[in-house]
Amino acid sequence: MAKNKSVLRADKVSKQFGDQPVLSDINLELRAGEWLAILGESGSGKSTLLRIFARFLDADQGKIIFNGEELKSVSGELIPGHESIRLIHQEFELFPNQTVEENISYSLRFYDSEYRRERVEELLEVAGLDYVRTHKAKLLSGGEKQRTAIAKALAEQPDVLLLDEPFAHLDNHNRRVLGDAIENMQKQQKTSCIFVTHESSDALAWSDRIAVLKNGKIIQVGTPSEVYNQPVNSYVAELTGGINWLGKGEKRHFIRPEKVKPTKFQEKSKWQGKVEAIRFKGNYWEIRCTNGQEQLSFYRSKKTVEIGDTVFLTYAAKDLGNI
Ligand SMILES: Nc1ncnc2c1ncn2[C@@H]1O[C@H](COP(=O)(O)OP(=O)(O)OP(=O)(O)O)[C@@H](O)[C@H]1O
Repeated sequence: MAKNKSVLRADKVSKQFGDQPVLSDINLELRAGEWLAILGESGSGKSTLLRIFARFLDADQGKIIFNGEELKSVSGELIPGHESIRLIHQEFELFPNQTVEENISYSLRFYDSEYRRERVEELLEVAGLDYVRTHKAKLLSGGEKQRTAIAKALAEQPDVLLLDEPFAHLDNHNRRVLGDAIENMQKQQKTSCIFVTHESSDALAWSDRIAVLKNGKIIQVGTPSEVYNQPVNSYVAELTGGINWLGKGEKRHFIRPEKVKPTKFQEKSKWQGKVEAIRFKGNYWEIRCTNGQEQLSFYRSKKTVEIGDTVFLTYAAKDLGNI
């Protein structure tokens, strides 16, 4: 499959429910083999867009193009959905009384038994499910259910996998296990994947590109580093991480806290203020300072200041962002 080839594309897609516009003029493409995150707050229209891509819902306007061909309307179909596009909802759709193995194997029921056995073994391995292979689906943890549902969907070798909030309700350890498992499965099978999330850390960590959705409009599409380092507006800047604002009006800039450094020397500093809050974040400390007009936060691996201390801060001009 040629890289950068468009597999699935929304072309000027709009949708409203009653008189509420939910998606407006969406242009977005999923490229071959890529992992695309749709990042947005609750109610921004993420699941609606995913359901339109999955052919469970028709757009009011616009087209969905799959491998170069416009897909037909869903309304005439007896069974909604598309055979090459698999959507995994937040409710997983597993057979609760069947084991993990049986759930995955079910997707391969039309293949001969040897291929089926080999493929189930392969998927159990890459999804990190071997240790629960004989457990009934209803007894699995959220993360295990999510991985089983993805392995089951990938057994069918869809061209496109659509995941609705795959990381929701998972603790940090299980997020990592799931992320690694999807990455393994995706590499092995070269499936193209869209996942929706409201957590910027998941979008930044696990995607090749991020599309930011706000009030039904795509406001930025780019690699995680483009979206994080060159956000198009203050909404994207604040959605994707810690942010400091400096200056006013035309001279207003932003800088990420990790780009701000303390210095011992006042003459080398660009900003001076007092520490007003110190927060322990596990692997670093967040120190927030104020000079009466502005606040500036920075991160340190050790706690070297106390509340009320005067600090001299500096940063490189190249790290200042303009919006
Ligand atoms: N079938 C429907 N009928 C009427 N309104 C709907 C329907 N489905 C979604 N909506 C509305 O459309 C808007 C967008 O919903 P959607 O589920 O796409 O958002 P979302 O970004 O996925 O949110 P969340 O992260 O909370 O799941 C919401 O205001 C929702 O109430």
